[in-house]
Amino acid sequence: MKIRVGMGFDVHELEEGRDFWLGGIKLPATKGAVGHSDADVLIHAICDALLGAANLRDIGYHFANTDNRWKGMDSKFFLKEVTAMLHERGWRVGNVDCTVCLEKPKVNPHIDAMKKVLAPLMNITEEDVSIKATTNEKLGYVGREEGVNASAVALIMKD
Ligand SMILES: Nc1ccn([C@@H]2O[C@H](COP(=O)(O)O)[C@@H](O)[C@H]2O)c(=O)n1
Ligand SMILES: C[C@@]1(CO)OP(=O)(O)OP(=O)(O)OC[C@H]1O
Repeated sequence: MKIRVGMGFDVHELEEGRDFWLGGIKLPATKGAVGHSDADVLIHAICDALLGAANLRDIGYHFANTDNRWKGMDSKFFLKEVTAMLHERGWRVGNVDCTVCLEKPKVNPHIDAMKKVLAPLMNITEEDVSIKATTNEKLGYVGREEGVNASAVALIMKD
């Protein structure tokens, strides 16, 4: 069996009055992430981890932020497509482990809901999706609540 790992990292700016999509769900928040798509930083980091594991470049390479087709796009679409790209090449997803770095709101109460949405998009069980959160201890752009970042690692395998 062949096993590969990949890592992904993404950052989005936060702005007052925007919807805040994170891990495929809309979080109750006063600020939301800004991007070409729905700016779901967690899904983008997972996509990059999966693409990296398969040595398939990154999310922006496949879904350019200059392409009108992806404007305002629900990022769940990207994760489903990335999983399909892997399947086409014989890969299946093993597990993903992610960290969101964000001052507020608290992510913990929403993690089970995120896992429920994300797992089927990757054709894995919720047990194989780990999501964690941390503040940036009020330091830097995350600390000033100007932005949010997420990192992810993914394991993929094929027989
Ligand atoms: N947006 C966040 C940030 C953190 N958490 C949870 O709180 C714990 C403490 O955060 P520290 O940054 O002070 O270590 C953290 O371990 C998470 O469990 C959260 O839910 N949402
Ligand atoms: C997802 C894409 C495409 O809509 O745009 P954004 O939502 O801006 O996200 P980012 O993580 O900056 O880059 C990938 C993009 O190509």
